Amino acid sequence: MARPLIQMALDSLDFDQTVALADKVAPYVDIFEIGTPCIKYNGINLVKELRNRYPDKLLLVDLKTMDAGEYEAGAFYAAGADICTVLGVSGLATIGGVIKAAKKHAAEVQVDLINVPNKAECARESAKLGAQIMGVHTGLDAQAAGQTPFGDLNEVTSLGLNVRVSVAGGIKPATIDQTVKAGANIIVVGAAIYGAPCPATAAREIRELVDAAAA
Ligand SMILES: O=C([C@H](O)CO)[C@H](O)[C@H](O)COP(=O)(O)O
Repeated sequence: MARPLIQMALDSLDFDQTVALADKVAPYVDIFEIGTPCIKYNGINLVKELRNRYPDKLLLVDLKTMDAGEYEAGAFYAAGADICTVLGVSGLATIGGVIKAAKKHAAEVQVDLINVPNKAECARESAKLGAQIMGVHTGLDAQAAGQTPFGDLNEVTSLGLNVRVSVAGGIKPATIDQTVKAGANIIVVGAAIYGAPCPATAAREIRELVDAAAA
């Protein structure tokens, strides 16, 4: 089984704490995600800082774009994002705009399926347009209401689309094995790392569990 990538969700609002956390977990993760609250608060300078600091890491900016796809995402790709996210609920015109912006920078697009009623249809249509990654996502508020992403993950991976599938929503050590076995290509981890007493140790444990599950 191909080894899934690990994406660290940087969800603090504090610029310096975000960079310090990235430094701690860098050896164990493949993608730095600048989370939505974090990018809204800190803006494009944080993209530039992480790009300069980590030229070889993948950098995802979780814009969750809802409108003006090409215009909004274009600036973040220009600043060094490898992947920007666009909401599936935004519709195909906006998704297509982000894809256009990504193409100009040889970058990629993730469609976030959060709150999309028909995830299979959205994933199929977005893939046809050229989106490379489908994001199965149970957001923080839905997690607080007891939801998990695993049912949606199985649905989306079973579509057999020519895309990578990312999964986010409270993934922790105890759920890594089922996540890998369900076919996730990108595993997003936020609170289970940044909320741990030692984030570097937690990230290393996640790395080991992902590698073991994929072996
Ligand atoms: O995308 C996220 C959330 O909607 C805030 O932007 C989180 O980064 C994502 O859910 C991963 O974090 P955890 O659920 O804490 O693992």
